[in-house]
Amino acid sequence: MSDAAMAKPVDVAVGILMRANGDVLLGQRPEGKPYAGYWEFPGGKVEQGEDIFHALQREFVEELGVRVLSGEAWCCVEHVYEHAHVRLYFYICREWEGEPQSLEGQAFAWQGAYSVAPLLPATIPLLEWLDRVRFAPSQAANFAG
Ligand SMILES: Nc1nc2c([nH]c(=O)n2[C@@H]2O[C@H](COP(=O)(O)OP(=O)(O)OP(=O)(O)O)[C@@H](O)[C@H]2O)c(=O)[nH]1
Repeated sequence: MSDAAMAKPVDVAVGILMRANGDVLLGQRPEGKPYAGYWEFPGGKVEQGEDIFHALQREFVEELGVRVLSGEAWCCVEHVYEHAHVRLYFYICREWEGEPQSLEGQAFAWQGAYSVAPLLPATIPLLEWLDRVRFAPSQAANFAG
């Protein structure tokens, strides 16, 4: 087993901004990070002692200048990369303030049918699940803060 697989997972908060028509926001990982150039849903690592949804709100302000107002806890996925063992907490967010800006020099795109590639390996299986809920209201718990 690799060192990354043995390591305690790192919690990551990920936000799926979803417009009323079902389009979702994807961003491209900037240069200097592992998997630079790969597309992902925006987010980042949860800091020590930080609430996961608050980490998501912080990352959206830092990366995109967007204030996320609420999110539904949607699913949690673990993945072992060669560089890290991550536990990804995905939230579907339908309420936010501000238009996304490229504050870290990253590209981003609103997507209906996914036309960007490559996507982060851990995120790919989610796209099929996401298509099942994109046009149906979720019953999941809603967090606001
Ligand atoms: N944001 C995000 N991260 C994802 C997704 N899928 C996925 O496997 N990840 C993984 O989750 C981790 C996120 O870490 P990051 O490096 O982007 O976090 P960060 O912005 O806090 O980075 P930093 O270390 O520069 O502060 C990476 O290992 C990344 O590969 C996804 O859809 N969105």
